[in-house]
Amino acid sequence: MRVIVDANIPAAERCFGALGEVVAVPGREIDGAALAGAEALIVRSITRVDAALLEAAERAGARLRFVGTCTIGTDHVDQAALAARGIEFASAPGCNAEAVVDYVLSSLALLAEREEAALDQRRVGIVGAGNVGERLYRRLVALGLDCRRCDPPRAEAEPGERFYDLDSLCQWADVLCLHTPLVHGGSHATHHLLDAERITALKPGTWLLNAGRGDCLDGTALYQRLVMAEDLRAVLDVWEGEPGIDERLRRLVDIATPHIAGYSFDGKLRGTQQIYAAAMRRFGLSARLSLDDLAPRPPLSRLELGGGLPAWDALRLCMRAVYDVRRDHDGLARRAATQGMAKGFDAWRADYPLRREFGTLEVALGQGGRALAPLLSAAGFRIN
Ligand SMILES: NC(=O)c1ccc[n+]([C@@H]2O[C@H](COP(=O)([O-])OP(=O)(O)OC[C@H]3O[C@@H](n4cnc5c(N)ncnc54)[C@H](O)[C@@H]3O)[C@@H](O)[C@H]2O)c1
Ligand SMILES: O=C(O)[C@H](O)[C@H](O)COP(=O)(O)O
Repeated sequence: MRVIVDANIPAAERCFGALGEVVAVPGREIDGAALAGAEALIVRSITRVDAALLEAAERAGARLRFVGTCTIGTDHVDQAALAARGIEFASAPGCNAEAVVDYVLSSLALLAEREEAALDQRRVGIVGAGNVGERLYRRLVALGLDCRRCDPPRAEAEPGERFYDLDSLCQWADVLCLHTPLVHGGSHATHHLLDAERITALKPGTWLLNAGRGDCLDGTALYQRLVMAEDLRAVLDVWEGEPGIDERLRRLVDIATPHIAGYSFDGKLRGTQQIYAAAMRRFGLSARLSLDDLAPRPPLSRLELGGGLPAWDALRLCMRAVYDVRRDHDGLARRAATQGMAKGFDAWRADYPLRREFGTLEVALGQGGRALAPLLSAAGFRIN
């Protein structure tokens, strides 16, 4: 069997080699011709799998029976077009959710440091409380922050849980984190969920973060607000028009990264493993490789802390030892300057440096350091 995989999928040969010949193709170059003779297609989010691609693939002689995306988001896949052709589809829910939460914590800690603000005094509104948003909510609450969630689909399905409507959340929050999928129609559409009116109405001093999908936020309206009055702090990982994003907006944003919030090696491997398991099931084979078989030992697995550091400084130190969002912000800025925006955006993602999750670090607390345990463990580190 011929299996076409996005070249940015780690451990693809090791996993999908069990099905047959694995051919790696850059995600933006997967077209009908690339799918000639293929029976399985494994993508990430940059390959649009729609009726046009499937028709071109059929003309080129593809006989697709399985399509998998090693990502959480599925807005790039026309699932109805797949179902109409009897092609099974699988995505990887939750695979990189921990990484996105690490990204958010790293970004908020950096803003707090730059603004000389106490992070635990800020009120956080989370829009979209799914795999990512709910994990973020739990970690922030455990860290002592006052948090509220907006998630109308969950509010309808879970009448016992407390959720807030978006407009009141926008007015209440000092920090607004967007973690919604891109949904175009229906009663809970998210395209431009943060539209010009809502962006204009944000309180001065609000920190706004989007790590959901770029189209959930009106980038032109954000640009206008930032140009008129630099009274918001903005963190954008996702953008309208990726990879050729608006350079003027990138320059105005405090932390600007190229859709890498979920790019921990652990998260990518989890995505690969989930789709490998689904593909093996589809073809009646048993999946022998677990995540433990695929994940290497992290380069930094243990850190020892004594006493003497204020708790939030100790936390920042541990976070930066594992992941520092400044590296991704600077990486995009440098590549955009030397290669142009679209190429630079993709270049940083394709050559992404190894990144592990907070949960891979064990922190040993020596004499005087024991008091740090609750905060560090709330942030996701393993405490010894
Ligand atoms: N930046 C990145 O690297 C990155 C990584 C992972 C996921 N994502 C994006 O983040 C999205 C969320 O990820 P997830 O794993 O939490 O997905 P999920 O499907 O587990 O959760 C999405 C949540 O959003 C809620 N929602 C839907 N419409 C809403 C609306 N109008 N207002 C408020 N909430 C709404 C849903 O009810 C659900 O609880 C993904 O769909 C993906 O597009 C981005
Ligand atoms: O939806 C997801 O899982 C994330 O957005 C994911 O990190 C996207 O990664 P990409 O497909 O861009 O490699």
